[in-house]
Amino acid sequence: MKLLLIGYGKMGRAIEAQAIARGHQVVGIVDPTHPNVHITGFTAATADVAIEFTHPDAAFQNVQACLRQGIPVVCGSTGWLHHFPEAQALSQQTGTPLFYASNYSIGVNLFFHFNEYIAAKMHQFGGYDVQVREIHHTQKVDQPSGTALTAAEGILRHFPNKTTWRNEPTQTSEELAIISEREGAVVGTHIVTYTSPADSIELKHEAHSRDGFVQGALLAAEWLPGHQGVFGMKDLLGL
Ligand SMILES: NC(=O)C1=CN([C@@H]2O[C@H](COP(=O)(O)OP(=O)(O)OC[C@H]3O[C@@H](n4cnc5c(N)ncnc54)[C@H](OP(=O)(O)O)[C@@H]3O)[C@@H](O)[C@H]2O)C=CC1
Ligand SMILES: O=C(O)C1=N[C@H](C(=O)O)C[C@H](O)C1
Repeated sequence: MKLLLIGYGKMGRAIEAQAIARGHQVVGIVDPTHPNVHITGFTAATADVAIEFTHPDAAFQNVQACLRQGIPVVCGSTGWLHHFPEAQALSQQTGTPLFYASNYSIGVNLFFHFNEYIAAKMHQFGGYDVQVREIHHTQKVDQPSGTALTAAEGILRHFPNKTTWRNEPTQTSEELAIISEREGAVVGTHIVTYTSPADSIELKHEAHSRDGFVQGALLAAEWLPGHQGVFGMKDLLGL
């Protein structure tokens, strides 16, 4: 496939290496390190799919540009989802597909699945409080992580004792605490903990490297062209 890479940082570079190893061709790199390359220089004829991993402030504009150029786009940037309804509408209007996941690793998507199951069971039996904790490297600019937000939304859907989330040291009992920690080069750790006076139960995912994110993003990029609409990992993995 002809891949357009948007963002050439930790993720973009790792995706390039695995994409080439899988026989794909990188037809362009859009990033401040390549100042003469622009999304508007590409079309569906020159790029089969774009993969976007940039920055919370840049992602929506890049997604819009791809959709307007008719280039299917797989986006992994976090921290821009307040614009997601506009991106969905533009995908529909242009007939160009969009794929989004706050976390592309298959392990995390299983974690999301079990997280919702556990939340429903814990609500059914009662007696537990719940919190979400995420730990990432010190270069991460957004807080809480996109993955922690997806996990929190999954809990809120099935555990009605909590009505909203809060990313601050103190919460009311109706607020789901999301604790964010930034530490060294931690790739990404997410922990959901249920606590009662008698015991604790933890669901934990710890990324050992970025390989899982890269593998999932490439699977999405190989799958997306030819589909029409807005998709996520549940569609890809059948979860
Ligand atoms: N969904 C998932 O599975 C995952 C999501 N992420 C998310 O992906 C994003 C990127 O992560 P990561 O690669 O670690 O970050 P990096 O900071 O390592 O890389 C981001 C790159 O994008 C560049 N960039 C900034 N603005 C633009 C723009 N407008 N157009 C093109 N390129 C731009 C940056 O350039 P410069 O440094 O000069 O600003 C940098 O080279 C983050 O939002 C992160 O949370 C990360 C891992 C997995
Ligand atoms: O910025 C990162 O590094 C990561 N970001 C994503 C997130 O915000 O959840 C996914 C992963 O945890 C790594």
